[in-house]
Amino acid sequence: MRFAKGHGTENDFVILPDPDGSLDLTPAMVAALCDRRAGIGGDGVLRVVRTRALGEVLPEAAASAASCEWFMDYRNADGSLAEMCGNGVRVFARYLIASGLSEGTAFGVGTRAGARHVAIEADGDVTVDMGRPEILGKGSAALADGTVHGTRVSVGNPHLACPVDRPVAEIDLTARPVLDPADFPEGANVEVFAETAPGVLEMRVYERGSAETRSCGTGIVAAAAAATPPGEGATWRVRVPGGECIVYLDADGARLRGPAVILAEGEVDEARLG
Ligand SMILES: N[C@@H](CCC[C@H](N)C(=O)O)C(=O)O
Repeated sequence: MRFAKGHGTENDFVILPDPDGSLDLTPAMVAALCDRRAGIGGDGVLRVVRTRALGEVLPEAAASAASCEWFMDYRNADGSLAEMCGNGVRVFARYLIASGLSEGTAFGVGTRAGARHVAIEADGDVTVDMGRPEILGKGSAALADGTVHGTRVSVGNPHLACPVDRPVAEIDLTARPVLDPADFPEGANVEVFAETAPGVLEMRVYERGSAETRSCGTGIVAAAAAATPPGEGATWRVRVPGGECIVYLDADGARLRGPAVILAEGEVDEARLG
C-alpha cells in the first residue's frame, strides 16, 4: 500500500492515495497505521479519494463536497471518522499539488463538513476557508486536574473551547476529558487557551479519537471564535506546541492560514501491520 507522511504544525498524518476508492480501510487498519511504535505513526489518516468514488452517502450539510474532484476521508488515530480536519486539509492540498493530482493555486476539497476552499500562498503556507464557526452555548469538561468551562463551537466538527487563567502548559491533558453527553452526543475536541498578548492566543488541545496532539486546525478556529466578541471580526495568531497558525474572522466566516509539509513517501506492507 502506497503512503505519504505529512504534518501541519506537527499535527501529523498518514496519507493514503486511493483515487478510485478501492481500499477497504477498516478502523483496525487506521489504528495500526497510526501506531507510533508498530506502525508509521500519526494523529490520523487522510485517504485521498475521488469524491465520486467515495462510496459513502454524505449528509445534506456536506452536499457542497460533490462539486470537488477530491475528497479528504479523515480518520482519527483510533479509527473513528471525523467531519473535518483543519491541519489535515492543508496537508491534503499540499499532497494533491506535490503528487500532480491537482494543479493551480486554488481549488476545493470535499470533506464530511462540505467543500473547503484552499489557496496556496506565495510563501508556501496554505489558507483554508473554514466556513462559519457556529457558537452553540456554554459547556464544561472534567480534566485530570480540574474542570474547565468554555464555549461549544462547531467548525464542522464539535469543540469545547475553554479560556483559562493560567499558562496552558500547566494544564494536565493526559486523560480523556469527561464531557456531558447531552451537550456532545458525538464527543468533542477540547481546547484550553489563554490570550498572552493582544491578538495572540496560546492553545493546547485534546482531540477526540486521538489524545493530546501538537496542534488542531479546527480547534484553533474554535478557540479564535470563542475569544472574539459576538458580531466582531478579528485576526488571531494562535500558538500551539507544534507551531503557529493565523485565523481571520469576519462576516463571511473563518480562514485558517498555516504551514503544510509532506516529508516522506513509501510503501507499507499491510500484512505486517498490527
Ligand atoms: N486535527 C484536526 C481535527 C481532527 C478531527 C478531530 N479529532 C475530531 O474528531 O473532530 C484538525 O486539525 O482540525
